[in-house]
Amino acid sequence: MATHFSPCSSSSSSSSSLTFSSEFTVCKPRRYCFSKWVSQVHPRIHARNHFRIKSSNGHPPNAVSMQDGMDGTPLAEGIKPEEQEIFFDLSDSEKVQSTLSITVVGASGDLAKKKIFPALFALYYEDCLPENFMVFGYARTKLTDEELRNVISGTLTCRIDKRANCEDKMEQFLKRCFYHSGQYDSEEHFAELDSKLKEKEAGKLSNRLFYLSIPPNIFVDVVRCVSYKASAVNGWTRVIVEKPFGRDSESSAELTRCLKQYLTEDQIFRIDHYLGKELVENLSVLRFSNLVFEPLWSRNYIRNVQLIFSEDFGTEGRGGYFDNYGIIRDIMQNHLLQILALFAMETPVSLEAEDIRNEKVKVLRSMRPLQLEDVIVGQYKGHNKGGKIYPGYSDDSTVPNDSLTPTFAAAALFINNARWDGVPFLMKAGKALHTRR
Ligand SMILES: NC(=O)C1=CN([C@@H]2O[C@H](COP(=O)(O)OP(=O)(O)OC[C@H]3O[C@@H](n4cnc5c(N)ncnc54)[C@H](OP(=O)(O)O)[C@@H]3O)[C@@H](O)[C@H]2O)C=CC1
Ligand SMILES: O=C1O[C@H](COP(=O)(O)O)[C@@H](O)[C@H](O)[C@H]1O
Repeated sequence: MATHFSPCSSSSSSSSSLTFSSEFTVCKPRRYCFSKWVSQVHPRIHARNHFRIKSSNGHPPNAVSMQDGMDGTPLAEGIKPEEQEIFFDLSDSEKVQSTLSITVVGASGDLAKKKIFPALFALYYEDCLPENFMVFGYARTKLTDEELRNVISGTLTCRIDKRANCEDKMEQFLKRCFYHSGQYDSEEHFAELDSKLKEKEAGKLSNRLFYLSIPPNIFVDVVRCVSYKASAVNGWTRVIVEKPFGRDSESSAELTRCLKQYLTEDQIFRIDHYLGKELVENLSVLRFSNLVFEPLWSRNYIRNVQLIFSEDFGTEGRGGYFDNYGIIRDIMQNHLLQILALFAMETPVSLEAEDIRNEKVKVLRSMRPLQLEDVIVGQYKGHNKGGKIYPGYSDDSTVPNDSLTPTFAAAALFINNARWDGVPFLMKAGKALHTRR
């Protein structure tokens, strides 16, 4: 059941020299748009000006460096803590002459289908992608370009509004989607991908983004292959990595160390898509912009806090990823812990990302180590309801029959500080439960 991170090789990178600029942006005509690309959220509550959330260190607010401040150390080398403008205007000629290729590694998987392709289409639909862009899917599953397009088209919706040209836009978007099948640790296969990318880039200035929609234990293999064989020659190369970032502190630090053999910190974007959800984005604003809440937000008035993640569907074919991690690493350690920290933190100096991060770190440091007797875990079983059969977790063909991986967990966490002393923070997360909320 254990997953091993592939040891990182110490051989020096043969990758081309890479150039970077600070350019993550919001959606505006003539600008690249990436800062909210996983969920295009627009907080309904507008904070007072000094409480506007901005990105520090050039990262979009919901794709942050997990290293920054988490262990109390300064930000990673080369990253300036002060706020940077995250807009990047392209001149007309750059816009036409440059290309952006987005390679979704793990394109056959759940995340790619449910979230990434639809999000990319939403960006395209809103004219937030550059004129010359293409999307490549990469995975071991053998697919043709046409088959990938069929998979993607099944996931696309015109959810922002029903503009008349939505169907046309979908068709145009799909024409820009291509597929290459390969192994995650094969430099040869990534070299083939590189040739395909080059052919489509047609000699233009090319920026390349690799979205790692795969289990974390193969991040390093992919990054090595990208770095040696598929990084941009004359533009930037960036990598987005998903949670969970390792299995524990040790493997997380090891993962960072290994990634840094091939990438600089500002090429790496760690994402937690829950931070881009409207409810979560609004939490701090709700709390700190309403005088009525702040005085009530403590042990004096709150008996307990419950953070509940409930899905009414199972893992369904995701055993390849999920079985090695389980619900605690999949949901609790990242999504719910981030929300807990946001909820419990002291008032930050401002709602700048850096100030919020500092306060969240203080909360995490004040937490009492979790006691085993304060946790329960479980795994869903199959059942029959109303004539319909609902398979159990281990009935899934991608899950080993004897798997003990938890699909449900509940825990009581405590924060040892003046505000929250004695208040249980009850965290619950489960798959294949009765409701989705
Ligand atoms: N699903 C979701 O809603 C979300 C997922 N994530 C994160 O995205 C990442 C991928 O998750 P998800 O897409 O759900 O998972 P999947 O199980 O669907 O895996 C994605 C792809 O990775 C490849 N893969 C799966 N298991 C292995 C393995 N053991 N070894 C090598 N390749 C494998 C498969 O492609 P092939 O066999 O074709 O190579 C698969 O299609 C995880 O880190 C997860 O935490 C984050 C947010 C939301
Ligand atoms: O990160 C993950 O999130 C999804 C749930 O995301 P949501 O935005 O649809 O609520 C979860 O299904 C998946 O297991 C996990 O990896």
